[in-house]
Amino acid sequence: MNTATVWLRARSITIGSDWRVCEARIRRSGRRCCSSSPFLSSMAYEKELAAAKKAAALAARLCQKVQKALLQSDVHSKSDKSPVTVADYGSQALVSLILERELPSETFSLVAEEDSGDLRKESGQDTLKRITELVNDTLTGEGLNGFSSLTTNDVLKAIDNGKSDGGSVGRHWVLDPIDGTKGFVRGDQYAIALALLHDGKVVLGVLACPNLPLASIGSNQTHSSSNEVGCLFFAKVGDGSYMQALGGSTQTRVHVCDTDNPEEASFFESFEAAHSSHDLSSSIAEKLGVKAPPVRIDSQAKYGALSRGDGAIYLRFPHKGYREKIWDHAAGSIVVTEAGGICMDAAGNPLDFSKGKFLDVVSGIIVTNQKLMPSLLRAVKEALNEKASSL
Ligand SMILES: Nc1ncnc2c1ncn2[C@@H]1O[C@H](COP(=O)(O)O)[C@@H](O)[C@H]1OP(=O)(O)O
Ligand SMILES: [Mg+2]
Ligand SMILES: [Mg+2]
Ligand SMILES: [Mg+2]
Repeated sequence: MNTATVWLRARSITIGSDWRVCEARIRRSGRRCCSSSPFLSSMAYEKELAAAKKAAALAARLCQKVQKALLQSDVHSKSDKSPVTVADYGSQALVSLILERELPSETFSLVAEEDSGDLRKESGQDTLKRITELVNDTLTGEGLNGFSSLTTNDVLKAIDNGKSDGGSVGRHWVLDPIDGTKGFVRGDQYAIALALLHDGKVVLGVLACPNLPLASIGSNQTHSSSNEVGCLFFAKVGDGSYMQALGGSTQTRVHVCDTDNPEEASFFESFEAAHSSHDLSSSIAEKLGVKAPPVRIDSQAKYGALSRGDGAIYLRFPHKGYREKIWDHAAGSIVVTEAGGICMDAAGNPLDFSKGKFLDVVSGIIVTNQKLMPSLLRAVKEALNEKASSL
């Protein structure tokens, strides 16, 4: 399946024609906002950003290779029954290796989703060999011969570099090697999401979205004149958000849609109803006055699309008992906030990435622009109260 077909399959519902309106308003206002802490200079984190872009783009290559030729034997189930593929492991190994090589002076701390537990078992040996081959092929394919052929042990070690617990002190890299594994397996959207925390705050983020079109989704308005897919979003605190083609192109600065009119706003939500309550978001959208149908896509590609104004709202309401992880939101949140948006939990609290692996949020996560947030919060409160009283 080629990438264009992949995208067509992913577009269950499209964005309305409001994009042009948003774009025109953004151009007129020229406004942007940022959520940076004053102690962080925009000159900081240059080399870290370069390393993160390189690592995420290389991991995307590996994932694209696997998605094209995905074999059922490449997909496994973790203990929580969620899927994991050779590409999730391979991507994590690659990012870990590249960051260590590019930033040798760092005391390296990486909080990442996968671990090597299942690969160390007898039953994991064939999978481990396949991952090792993939990692070696991707490195040599990109001319990165500085790594002599890696052994299975090197790969296990690289994956397990991601065992840090994060926290509120110092620097911690945060990685989701494939965010949206279900979308990846289906042939749809997914992202490689990499962020850096400094003293509990996200200071940079990179989102590689190999199947996301460069052109705005669901509209004729383009960020690019081609039909190309594959976007790399990146942001550094205080420095704005940017997008470029994964294949390499000049970067363009992106801004969220800044409409204050819910009737012009469309909203993103999970493709998987098991990940986020579609009923609740539909009730919120109705209370807010949103007319457009939901745009359902997998992964943090939603944050990327939102950061460039493809839609104005992202609603995420996981079902009872699910705990959000920092790697599912760290990169996406800085890409959106540096593009002028705001991310909060459903009670209006900012997201706190300083508490370790988990992101403890009240009820859900909502993302939009500054103008719509107050009315969105009111609609969320009303919908949650209604839901509670109907139980
Ligand atoms: N039961 C669940 N509820 C909510 N999110 C989940 C659940 N299971 C996995 N996820 C995670 O939700 C994110 C994708 O959400 P969506 O595509 O719906 O926005 C992924 O991080 C996925 O993990 P993973 O990184 O393993 O794919
Ligand atoms: Mg997973
Ligand atoms: Mg994830
Ligand atoms: Mg993942």
